[in-house]
Order: sequence, then C-alpha cells, then structure tokens
Amino acid sequence: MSTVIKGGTVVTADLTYKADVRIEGGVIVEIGPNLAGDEVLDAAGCYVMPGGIDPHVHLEMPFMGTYSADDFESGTRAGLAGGTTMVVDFCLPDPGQSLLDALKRWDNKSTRANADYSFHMAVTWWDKQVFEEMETVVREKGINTFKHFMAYKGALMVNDDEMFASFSRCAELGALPLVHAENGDIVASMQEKLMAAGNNGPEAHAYSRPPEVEGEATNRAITIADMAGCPVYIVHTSCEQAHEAIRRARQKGMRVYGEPLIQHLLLDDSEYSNPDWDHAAARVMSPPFRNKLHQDSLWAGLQAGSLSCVATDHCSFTVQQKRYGVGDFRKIPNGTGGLEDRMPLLWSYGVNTGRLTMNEFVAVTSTNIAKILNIYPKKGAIVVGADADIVVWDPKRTKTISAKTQQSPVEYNVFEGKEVTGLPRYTLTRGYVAIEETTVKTREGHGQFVSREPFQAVNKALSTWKELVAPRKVERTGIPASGV
Ligand SMILES: NC(=O)NCCC(=O)O
Ligand SMILES: [Zn+2]
Repeated sequence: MSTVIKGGTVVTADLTYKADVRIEGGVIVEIGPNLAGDEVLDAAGCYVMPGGIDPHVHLEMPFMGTYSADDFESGTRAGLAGGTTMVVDFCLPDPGQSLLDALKRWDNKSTRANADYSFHMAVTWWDKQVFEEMETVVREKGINTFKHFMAYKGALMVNDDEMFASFSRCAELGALPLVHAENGDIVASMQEKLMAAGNNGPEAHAYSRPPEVEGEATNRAITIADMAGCPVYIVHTSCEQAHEAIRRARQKGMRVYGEPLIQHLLLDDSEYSNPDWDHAAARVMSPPFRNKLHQDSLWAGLQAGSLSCVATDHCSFTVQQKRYGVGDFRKIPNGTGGLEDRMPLLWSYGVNTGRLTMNEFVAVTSTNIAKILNIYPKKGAIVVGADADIVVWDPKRTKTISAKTQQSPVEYNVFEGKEVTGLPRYTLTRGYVAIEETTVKTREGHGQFVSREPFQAVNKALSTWKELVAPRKVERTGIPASGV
C-alpha cells in the first residue's frame, strides 16, 4: 500500500520545487513528477512540508502542586491538528529521585501518544548518582539533552556549581544542556517584596521577573557552557536582553541556540493588566510576556538566524487550577498552551506578513530543531528515507482560534479570537493521515519514542579546541633564586 501526495509544491528549509511525494511503510520512498499510488492525497495549491517539531512541551507534568492539563493523547492530537508531528517533553525527576526511575513514569505516560515524541531529561538535583545515570540516559535511553532550571527556587532550581558539573558531564557524553534562564534568587526576593506590599495579583508575576533577570541568567548559562566546553540551548527566550547575550555568544563562535515561543512573539505584557483575574492568570507563565520592543527583537532573531526554533513550552492549566493562586500570584501554576496554534500563527504573522520566508518557516518550526536534536533527516526533512511526518499546508484555509473548537480540554485559549490564514489540509504521522482538514482521525498509541544518538561532531570539536588552547605551564630553564 502506498500513498501519494500529488500536485503540491515541496517546501523545505532550503528548497522550493514542484513534486509529488510517495510514501510506503511510513517512510518517504520517492519524490518526483507524476507518481502513482494506492491512496492519493490532493495537494494542489498546497505546500508539502516536513511536519512541525515542537522542541519544548510539558504534558501531564507534575508542577506547582498539580499536573498540567494536557496529557500525551490530547497534547499530540492538538499538535497534529496544527501540523506538528513530533513533540519533545520533559522527564522531570523529583529531587533525590533516580533519573531512570523518573523515566519509567514518563514511558508509561507516553503510551497514549498519537504522534512521535522524545524526552529531555531534567537535572533537578546533583550528586554522584545523577552523574553516573546521565551516562545510561545518553548511551542506553536515547536521550541527548538535559534541562536545567535557574528559576523556581526551592523546587526545580539548580545552582551554578551544579550546572557547571552537569554541563561538564554533558560535554563528556556528547549531550546538549538546555536552560530555563531566569535568576531564581532575585525572582524569589522580588516576589516576597511584592507580596509584602500587597501586590498579590497576576500582574505581580510579571513585575517579579523583568527582562534584566532573564538577560543576566542567560549570560551566566552561556558562560558556564563556555567554561564546561559544551553547546547550550536556551529555552523560551523572551526578551532582547537574553537575545543579545545569545547573539554576542554566537558572534564569538559559540554554539548557543535560542528558542522564542509563539506566545512571546505575539502576546504582550498588557495581558496582565486585564481587569479580569482569570484572563490575566491564564497568561501567567515564565518568563512572562514582554512589550512590543522585545517582540520585535525576537522576530529579528528568527530572520537573522540568531534565534533558531519556535516552540510553545505547551503547559496548560484549567481555570480552576490557575485559581490556586487567588490572593498569592506565586501559587498560580506557570504555563500556557499553544501546540495546536504554533504553526498556523507563525505562518499567518510570519510568512503572510513577509517577516519570514516559507523556507525560514520550515527551518524554525522543524528542520533546525531536528538538527539540534540529532534526528535529521529522519525528522525535519522531505527526502527519500525520511519518516513521512508531513504537513500538506493549505495557505488559503482560514479559521478563528477559539477554545470551543480546540483539541485541548482547557476552557480557554490565550490566542482566542485571532484569525489565521494557512492551516493543514492533511497532517501525516509516519504516513498515517491523522488530520484531514477539520476531521481528526488520530490513532491513540500510534506515536513512538524517537531515540537520539549523542552528538559527536560539536562536542568533539569543542573538546579538541579546548584541549588545544588549555592553559599550560611554561617550562623555563635558569629560574633565578627566590628573592625571599
Ligand atoms: N514556562 C512555564 O511557565 N511553565 C512550564 C515550566 C517551565 O518550563 O518553566
Ligand atoms: Zn521553563
């Protein structure tokens, strides 16, 4: 049985050309003119692109005394509806918990996934056991990324010495550290001050986490990576201060990757002034939304290539969960959704406005992260041999985003009312047509874990260079007698 996507224009990160695409056994087997197959999908007027990869989501995540509301079933269904065919979730060990025990929990949760997925492993504490288990995680469990939180003091936060130790271990193992970069000590102090002054509403969440706090932490994370000799990926880069640190590091030749979220590109801090408590609390996430100048900086980074990927950090909570924080903004569960809307919004506000080319769109929604995660071209590409994770993108289809029609069970959508033009006509996950316009035909359990090999190239290059330029004792002859 073969499926042919017929009459479309293939758009990759580098190329745009007319061709049909033939799929067998979940894999692309032929690309060319006038192909025939048992099942034909009409792609006339559409762009045939690699399915989106969301680098950063939190499905059924234990966090701030509750669990994020989307699980692997609804989260991956939402992704597919919006053209995203793979998500990368976070395995989050409790403090003191074995990384491998935590991974068993995540393996159980993900059995219901409709689309392929992978995990980043979080480093939430540090000792010899974590050091040793990191090797098993990389060599045997197919995970080559470790996330570190510089925020959430007293919960997930790790200190500089722990980060340096973990980054150094990443350098040895060929792994990539990820960082949530906000200065957790300063945030905690500012939160206390705000509360003491009676500032307990959701807007105080944003006041407690200004851009400087993110910029400082981003600089620090980059410095630690430089000293440890590894690349680093900064998640949810929200402001010019953090972007500037990333830009500067890249100009110095460092492998530093920055990831804005679709939320930070499109929503600004005026959301927190909304008189409706529920509205403002629904938008509480870390880092918070910023003003328009920061948004311009993020768009410029995508255009110039100083920022690499657009993610969602999808971490949705119901209205009732958000209300845990009535009277104390510190207890509002942090996070917003976006999985279903990332690609249509980025197309509408990026490609349709001329801010991004179609090829740049593919790069920042799929190909760049596939390369960063070391799964390219199995994912993130339209080439023979790649997984047939494909979105047939109809640039004319439109809709108004609404919680009423979304896949997520949450009662609201932070993008409610936004019009999008450009939506999937079909979304295929390893050749299976899971979405046909508004018809959702996802198959629970179809999704498979995507194993990722350690990075040989970047880490090897960095360690070779580091060894070459390491400080060396100067050997001297005829050293004079001590003057003491
Ligand atoms: N970003 C956010 O507010 N929630 C998800 C957890 C995290 O990554 O910080
Ligand atoms: Zn984070």
